[in-house]
Amino acid sequence: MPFANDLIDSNRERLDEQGVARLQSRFLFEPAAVMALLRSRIVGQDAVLAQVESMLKVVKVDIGERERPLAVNLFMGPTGVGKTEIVRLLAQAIHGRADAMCRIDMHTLAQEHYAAALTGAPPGYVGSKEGTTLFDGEAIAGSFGRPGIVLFDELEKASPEVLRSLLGILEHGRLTLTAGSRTLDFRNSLIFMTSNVGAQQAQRYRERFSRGWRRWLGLAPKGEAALLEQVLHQRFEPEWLNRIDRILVFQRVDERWLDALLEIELDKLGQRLARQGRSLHLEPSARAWLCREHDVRFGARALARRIRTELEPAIADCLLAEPSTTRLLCTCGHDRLQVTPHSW
Ligand SMILES: Nc1ncnc2c1ncn2[C@@H]1O[C@H](COP(=O)(O)OP(=O)(O)OP(=O)(O)O)[C@@H](O)[C@H]1O
Repeated sequence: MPFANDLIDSNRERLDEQGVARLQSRFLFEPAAVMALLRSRIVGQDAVLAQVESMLKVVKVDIGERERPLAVNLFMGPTGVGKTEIVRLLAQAIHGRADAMCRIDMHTLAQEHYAAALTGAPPGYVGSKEGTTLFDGEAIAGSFGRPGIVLFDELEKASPEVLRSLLGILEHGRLTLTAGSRTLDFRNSLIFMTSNVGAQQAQRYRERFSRGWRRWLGLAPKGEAALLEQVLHQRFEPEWLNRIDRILVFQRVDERWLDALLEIELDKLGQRLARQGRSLHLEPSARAWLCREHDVRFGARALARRIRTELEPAIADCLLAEPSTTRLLCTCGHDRLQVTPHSW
């Protein structure tokens, strides 16, 4: 699989070759090219990706309201299902760097007085003159041709006062720091928030439906959306929820997606090895071993962790013993992975 930027360029070129007319827009990104990258790297979240695609199309045609952010999205779902990864991939596709965003970890803002970390210290307090804030003005503003990207991670961990201090951003696309010294402009930003609220309740609810007579009768868990909505309203104030354009619910990454997930994770490792002029081949037994006993509670992280803690050390053993190896073969024997030089 090519590197992300190559993939975006080649998708753009393909659209040109096919004579697909390109809309003249101030935004340089092509929604189709961005989505091709996302779809090649994210599994099991088709409904979410379809919503992200509509968002990108609306931004590209540039018909949204001028006095608010370009889009405000809340990503909901359990751990390790791709909420943050989608935002990183968007940053990669739009700015060429996965970390080209302003990311605020809301769990660091759990107490009400922490609002000052975002809005700046009030007049007379230390730091008020400098307009110090956790926000990264440049990443928020983006540029004329590229939207800025803002990520509020683990939204539910922030205190209600902190959330209230941010309402102006969602409403008018601006935040004036408390001392009045600076105004941050979010009108060219794509805003994403992630939250785990309701994930456990939704999972318990789904499990009840996957057992016994409900399953045999083929009854779908129709009440799940209502359940999530209820949990959301318990946790967040209506003023906050009302200003969100899209609330997107992520699915668990279960066994059905393991093969595709393994391909993606191995591809990332393969690219790191390729930078050293090396390649890796895995026998089916090694693949099966990496995917065994997948723990759905940890989402895709469980597989990535197993590659880090089991496969990478086996590769390291091989390379330390035989540094000139360029082709590596991974097999499985005696319930462990073994990597040896490959002689094909
Ligand atoms: N749906 C997915 N498809 C492909 N890879 C995924 C998917 N979900 C997660 N991953 C992989 O797992 C890693 C962790 O995922 P991510 O950071 O998106 O978790 P998250 O949903 O934001 O959960 P958390 O709330 O724990 O941060 C990613 O870096 C990515 O490699």
